[in-house]
Amino acid sequence: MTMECAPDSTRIPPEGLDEARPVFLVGMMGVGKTTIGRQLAAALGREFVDLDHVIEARCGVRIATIFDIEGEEGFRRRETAALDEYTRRPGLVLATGGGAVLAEENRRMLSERGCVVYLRAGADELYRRVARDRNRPLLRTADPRQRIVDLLACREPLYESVAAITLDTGDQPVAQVLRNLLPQLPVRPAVQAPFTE
Ligand SMILES: Nc1ncnc2c1ncn2[C@@H]1O[C@H](COP(=O)(O)OP(=O)(O)OP(=O)(O)O)[C@@H](O)[C@H]1O
Ligand SMILES: O=C(O)C1=C[C@@H](O)[C@@H](O)[C@H](O)C1
Ligand SMILES: [Mg+2]
Repeated sequence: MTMECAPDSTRIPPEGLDEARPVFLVGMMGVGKTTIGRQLAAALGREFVDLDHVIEARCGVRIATIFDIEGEEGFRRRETAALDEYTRRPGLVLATGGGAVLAEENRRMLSERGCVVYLRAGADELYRRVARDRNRPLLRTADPRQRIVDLLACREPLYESVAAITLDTGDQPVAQVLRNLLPQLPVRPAVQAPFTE
């Protein structure tokens, strides 16, 4: 008699299964938190929320406009309030903003309330992905590529300090990132999703 084995991407970790534990995605702008978060939520049969989109919907304007009117400080206040609310919700896949790990209180919320996944990529690849997008106020400088290098150097230890799982997305298509991620998560996949490349 032959035994049917599930493919690696659907293998369920033996311990720590938790249907309700939220999954939080952290990492630099352009690393793929929104893209991967959406597909991860579909694979887990969960609701997906993007914190940047929550803040934009509440304010009725794009993030760049919030920075223009209230400065980065005003945006960070809104970000902490939204993070406090959404990290308490069970069963979410939550994509956070690239700077959500800057405040110590935010880092505490993330690491205490859910499973934090750090998505990582090098500065050149991040720059390639975000170069044409105008809604990233921190990149409105003379040398946005250098800005990414500087932000990454300063933030990398912060992302690492909250992460339970770290994954490279720089040289991997989205579908492969998801195949690598699913077996590491201490949550139960609801379905096996046909990931899009
Ligand atoms: N693994 C990947 N390989 C190639 N391109 C990718 C990958 N993941 C995401 N992308 C592309 O990179 C761009 C940025 O991705 P996305 O918006 O998901 O990043 P983000 O982490 O949510 O950024 P932000 O923090 O600014 O919201 C998109 O055009 C997306 O299609
Ligand atoms: O890296 C950052 O600090 C930011 C990333 C985006 O997700 C937004 O949250 C905002 O543009 C700030
Ligand atoms: Mg995003």
